[in-house]
Formats: sequence, structure tokens, C-alpha cells
Amino acid sequence: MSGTLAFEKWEGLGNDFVVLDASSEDAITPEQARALCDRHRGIGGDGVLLVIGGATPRMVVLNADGSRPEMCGNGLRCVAAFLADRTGAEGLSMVIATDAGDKPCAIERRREGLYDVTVDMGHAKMGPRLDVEAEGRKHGFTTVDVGNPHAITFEPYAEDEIDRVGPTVATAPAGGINVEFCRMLGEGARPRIAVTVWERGVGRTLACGTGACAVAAAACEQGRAPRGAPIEVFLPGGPLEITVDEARALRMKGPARRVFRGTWETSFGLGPGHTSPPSWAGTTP
Ligand SMILES: N[C@@H](CCC[C@H](N)C(=O)O)C(=O)O
Repeated sequence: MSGTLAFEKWEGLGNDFVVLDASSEDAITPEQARALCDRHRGIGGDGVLLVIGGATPRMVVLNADGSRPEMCGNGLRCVAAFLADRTGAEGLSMVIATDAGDKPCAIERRREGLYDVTVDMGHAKMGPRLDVEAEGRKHGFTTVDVGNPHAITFEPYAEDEIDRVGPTVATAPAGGINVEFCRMLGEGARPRIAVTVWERGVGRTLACGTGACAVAAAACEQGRAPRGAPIEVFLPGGPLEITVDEARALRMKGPARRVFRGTWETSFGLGPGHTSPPSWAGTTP
């Protein structure tokens, strides 16, 4: 079966997604998500974001490997901007439902197709220490759940070591985990943290919004950063501003940008819940 798939491509700090209007959660299969994310034979992306309309719109995330995580911070900013983009409003607030709960978002339009989005990400939950054997030694990680799971280290790691240790840690616990390798750049009143991410179901990405939140929460917990003040988390794709309050409530602020719109002549067929609204099919900005 073949069909035409209308999509938008969005990115937040280089964490990039194929965004699709959908009328149900099973609009595409894991295999189709893998095909869409393929950087050589598909559109290319770190994941697919299904946007299911309704009084409270819903985001469903599929990683590039077709697995379904509970949450995606950069993806949520992209979905909020995708929805705001259609209204033409300069500023807008909305709640978006996710598998990790409802997330209030405030969207400001910077210019055509470029938005700043602030999200109340919910509360961080500190988890048990994770020890993983790799490269002949034990690697210790702090675990933090921000809707999806993260393993965090502030130990120094070389770039090539991250590529070897990252995948081992990401697949160590049942269900997998996202991995963040961190370095404090500045402490005190204006803390800054450099982070390299190895994402579950994707691999190295240029940024991870939930990862930045988890890192900020771990830094506060370990006394590396103060609560209640913005923490700058520098990812390879750029900075995110994260605030962690006394109750571990998280706020994330960062950009979301539409890269292009298009249609894809598919050869794999679409799931029963997929919709291609003619209003935005086939246009390129
Ligand atoms: N890049 C995302 C996280 C996407 C999901 C993650 N790979 C997982 O499996 O939990 C973000 O910006 O948060």
C-alpha cells in the first residue's frame, strides 16, 4: 500500500523531529518511524512526534529506533511551537498531554517559524545509583526520572570514551536509560554545565531537553548549583535554561524552529489513525 505523508520537520537545538498530525496513537508503526527517521533513505530525525488534536492536544514520541519513550523535552517545545504556528499568535499558553503527564507551555514567537518555549516539566525524582562495568572498570551514575529515565555522571570522560561507554550504560537497565556526561563550567550564582548526551533509542544527539532537566536536578542535589535560579545547560546544539525549585519542580526554556514542510510519497502505507491536513501539505517555506 502506498500513500502521501504530509509532515513538518522541527528542531530544538539540533534535536530534530518529523512532526505529524495524527488522529490516534497508532498512526504509524515502529517500523515506519524508523523509516521516516532514516537519514539516508527517509526524512531524517532523532524521532517522530505525533500530534493528536483535541481540547488538550497530545504528543506521542517515537525514538529513531521505533521505541516509544514517555517524554521528550525538545520535542515538546517543537510540538507547542508547531501548534502555535498555526494560530499566528505572537504569544500563547497551552497544556500538552504526554505519556508523562500534562505539561503547561508558554510560547513566544521570535520570527516566522522560530519560537521560544517555556515548559513546566513536572518534578524530578532521584533514583538509585547505577553502576555499570565497561572497558574493564566500574562507571557510577546518579539516576534521575523526569518522566523518562536518565543516568548522570560528573566524572571526566573523553569524547571517544563516551561513544563506547554511552551505549553500554544506555542498555544496562531493563527498558534502557538516557545517559548524560557532564562538566561544570561555572558554579555559584550563575552555574553553567556542559553536557554530552547518549540517548536511549537514538544514540548521540545534539541536545536533550529532559536530559538537561535531569542534569540540573542532579547538580542541585549534589550542591553544585543553587535551587531557584536559572542554570545554563550547554549541549552540543546550544544552551537550555533550566530552573529547579526546592520541591524539585523543573522549568525549561529554549528555542524551537521549523526547518521545512513537505510531503513524502510513501511506499510503506500509513496506520489507521494518520491524517494529512490539506492546509499544510506540500508547502515549503
Ligand atoms: N531528546 C529528548 C528525549 C527523547 C526520548 C529519549 N530518547 C528516551 O528514550 O527517553 C528530549 O529532548 O528530552
